[in-house]
Amino acid sequence: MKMEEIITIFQESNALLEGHFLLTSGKHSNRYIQCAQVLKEPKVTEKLVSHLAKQLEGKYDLVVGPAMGGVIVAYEMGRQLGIPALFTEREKGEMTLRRNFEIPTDARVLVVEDVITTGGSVQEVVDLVKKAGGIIVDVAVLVDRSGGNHVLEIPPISLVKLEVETYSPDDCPLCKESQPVKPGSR
Ligand SMILES: O=P(O)(O)OC[C@H]1O[C@H](OP(=O)(O)OP(=O)(O)O)[C@H](O)[C@@H]1O
Ligand SMILES: O=C(O)c1cc(=O)[nH]c(=O)[nH]1
Repeated sequence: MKMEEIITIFQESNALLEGHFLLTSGKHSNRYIQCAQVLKEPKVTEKLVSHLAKQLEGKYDLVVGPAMGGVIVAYEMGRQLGIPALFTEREKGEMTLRRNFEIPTDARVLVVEDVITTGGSVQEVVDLVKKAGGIIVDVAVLVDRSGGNHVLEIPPISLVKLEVETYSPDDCPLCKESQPVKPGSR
């Protein structure tokens, strides 16, 4: 699957938004990748996740992704790899494992996500898994828009890397024209 084909899928799904956005990290940006628009099509999700899975060389006991964006990616990855798929959720802002989900001691874990900007959300999952006794083998994401400026302790494997501007709120040129909108849940 060529990079242009992947980008075309995102474009045709209307997942590549332009405007003035407030991101999870508190940063601002003129572009937002609304992965939900891609992931709403099961066949497209199957194809993209299969392409991501081809890049994975590790052996995993389970896959974990943060809600909301990581839930569908984790589920489809777990389905394709034949392993359980868990998701984490925030409780009062803190990433947690709920619903009696458990990570067995020394379980080899693949962490997945739809999109990363700072990688902060995924690192929270990594920390949670390690604290629970799991071993992080890989981190894999559909879209890496970090430009390499992420906080992740291991380099993420990605389907596509996008070069996107982000601004600190104090230094955002778009704020002169408009208020940012917040498409995500945080
Ligand atoms: O790399 P980061 O700087 O942490 O940003 C990326 C995070 O932001 C989005 O989720 P969001 O918090 O908007 O929640 P949602 O998936 O529930 O909409 C996305 O799914 C990642 O989790
Ligand atoms: O950083 C984010 O919050 C973010 C950026 C983006 O392009 N898409 C998304 O879902 N979240």
